[in-house]
Amino acid sequence: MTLRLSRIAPIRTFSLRRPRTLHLRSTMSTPPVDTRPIVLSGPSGVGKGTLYELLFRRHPDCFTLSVSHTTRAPRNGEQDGVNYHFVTMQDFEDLIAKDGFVEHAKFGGNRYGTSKQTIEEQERKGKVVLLDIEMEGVKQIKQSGIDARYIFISPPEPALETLEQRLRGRQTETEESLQKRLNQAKKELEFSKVSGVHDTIIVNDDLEAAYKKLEDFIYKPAA
Ligand SMILES: Nc1ncnc2c1ncn2[C@@H]1O[C@H](COP(=O)(O)OP(=O)(O)OP(=O)(O)O)[C@@H](O)[C@H]1O
Repeated sequence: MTLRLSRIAPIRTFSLRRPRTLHLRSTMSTPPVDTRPIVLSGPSGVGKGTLYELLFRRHPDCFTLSVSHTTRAPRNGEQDGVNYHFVTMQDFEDLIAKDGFVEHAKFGGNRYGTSKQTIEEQERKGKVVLLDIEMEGVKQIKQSGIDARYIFISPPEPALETLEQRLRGRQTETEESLQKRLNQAKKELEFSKVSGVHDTIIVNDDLEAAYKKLEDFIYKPAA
């Protein structure tokens, strides 16, 4: 998604996530009452992926992660339609011209974006779409007029030290990509202070406590 650092650093792909050894509660696979797309943002290393993977496992078939479009070539093991929708530059630009993206950006000569069609298709399948996205994407989605719910995941203090520790612990980054992520994290944390952007801010300190807050927010009755 827009300038998402995981797009920038070739080191890490979704498949590189460590297997999580978390205790799983058994819960009913009940969809939330409020089915608007969920925009999840927060600095790299804060635990967004950890939290939504838990959500997806505890509520199977209710949610789906939005698949971005990209003009970059697939990496080993990446599948079209699963990791990304791999398209040509021409196709991507045609889609921009048709106002087909809720957000898009260029990085390192490649384009990335989330198409309106992807969101609509998943919604038609009865799934609540979750977008894991960085702040420029959040701004664009807000402007796109899409009715979504915005959740920011924040680290406990000391924020940058916590992120650094988690990113180092994840063992997915080079020193260079780690520093890029920490620099971007400062901007993300500043952006989280802008009032009226996010519907809720959840501090991911104790994982289970943060998960509970996320689940409670997503499953609260529609206003
Ligand atoms: N509450 C927590 N306490 C301690 N460690 C955590 C917690 N939540 C997640 N982690 C760990 O922090 C690391 C980063 O988590 P994760 O990969 O989910 O972050 P992310 O926000 O999705 O990062 P990115 O934006 O770079 O994809 C992982 O190693 C994860 O296991």
